[in-house]
Amino acid sequence: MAICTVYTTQSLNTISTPTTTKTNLGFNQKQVFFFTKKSSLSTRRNSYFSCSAGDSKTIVIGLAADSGCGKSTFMRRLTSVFGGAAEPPRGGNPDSNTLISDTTTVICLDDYHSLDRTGRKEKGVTALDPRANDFDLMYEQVKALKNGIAVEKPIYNHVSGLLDPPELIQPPKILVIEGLHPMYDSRVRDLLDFSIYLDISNEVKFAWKIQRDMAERGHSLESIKASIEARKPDFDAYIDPQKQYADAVIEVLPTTLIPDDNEGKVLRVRLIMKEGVKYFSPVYLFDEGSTISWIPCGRKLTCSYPGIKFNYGPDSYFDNEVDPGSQIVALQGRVSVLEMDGQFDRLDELIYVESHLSNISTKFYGEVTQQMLKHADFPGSNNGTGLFQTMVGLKIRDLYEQILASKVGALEASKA
Ligand SMILES: Nc1ncnc2c1ncn2[C@@H]1O[C@H](COP(=O)(O)OP(=O)(O)OP(=O)(O)O)[C@@H](O)[C@H]1O
Ligand SMILES: O=C(CO)[C@H](O)[C@H](O)COP(=O)(O)O
Repeated sequence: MAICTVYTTQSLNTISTPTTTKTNLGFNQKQVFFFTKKSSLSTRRNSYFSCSAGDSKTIVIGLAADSGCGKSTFMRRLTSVFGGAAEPPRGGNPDSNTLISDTTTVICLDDYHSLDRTGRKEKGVTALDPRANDFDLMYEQVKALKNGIAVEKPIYNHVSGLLDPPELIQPPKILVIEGLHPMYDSRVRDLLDFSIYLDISNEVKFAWKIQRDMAERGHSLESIKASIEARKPDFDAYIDPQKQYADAVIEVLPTTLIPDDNEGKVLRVRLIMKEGVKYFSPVYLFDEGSTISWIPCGRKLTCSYPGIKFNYGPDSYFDNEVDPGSQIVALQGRVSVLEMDGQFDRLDELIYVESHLSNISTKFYGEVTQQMLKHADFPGSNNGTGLFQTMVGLKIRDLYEQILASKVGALEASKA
């Protein structure tokens, strides 16, 4: 039976503090319904429950990035590492943002927008503004799923700009919460087993947006520029600071191999990996902890202009916040950085690079190369974005397997 907390709505917009806590309501199903103000249920019953089952094995991954920065592409690479294709919930809302595979469920945090498109316009706030998002509900539902309890999650419909009736989400083995704010609210952040931030520099973001929104969606150059400018203050205030909490950051910058490059096609990509994260040991090149610069072009790797350059070494990241007197937080600002500048001519030759990397959490020789070849048509497959996304996917699989093994071990120890 689940232990449930009953919340009562005081109006359609506010939710009270719990009126009944830790009440055993006699549920025999691990299921919880959150009645949102748009839900038909909420008009009948102004209450919702939060229940905990306590024996869950769901691990929670947070993926933060601005819109159009490659989250969907990363998710497709991650799901593929677990061996299945991700699909929207069967028979559900055709505009659902959720993707489900055998192992993973990816929920999009846009579904926690508390203001719809018209509401945001009326109040003069962007979707990046915390006031346009319901963090209480996000926290309750992510916590419930982590505890093995299904939830009725709202849906933000990107086609209509409205909040649609909720969809039922069952607790998966791996829950990925992707969107603008997975690490913004400290309660949600504390639920994450691993977190990633896709840090796309303004120049590159602009080039990608032009490519997608102009070529594929028919937007004008002026409207794309205006939309980027309008979002920038809130992006700087609420989205970008989350990278300080990420366990891994994939930073995408213009190349330094071409002087004054303004085409934005060749990229310099940095994989910043936090040290001291449980179940995560950073990837390294040649020799762990050394500082290395490597140009692999030559006999075993075909490179055309401007070539390829790797850098690897220890660094610091957001270390200003480290309390120098504390042993525990001393690792906080320490990171390992693996950098790739340039692009591959022949993806099958990636095996040469892969064989010089260690701690990559592959299950067989050449698995990174195999994954990259499998998705050669995904954006970024010829450069560090695709390579590092694939490697982070493998690290997440490894993290999941380690957490699972530790839970099974603990369970067996408690039975003995
Ligand atoms: N690694 C990459 N290299 C080049 N272009 C890329 C890369 N990743 C993404 N893009 C470009 O950005 C666009 C958006 O990518 P994607 O859909 O993965 O981002 P998203 O963050 O999920 O976007 P949204 O939040 O708007 O749905 C792609 O269509 C592509 O044009
Ligand atoms: O930043 C975003 C995250 O994807 C969107 O702009 C936000 O969700 C609002 O969506 P829409 O523009 O479809 O109303």
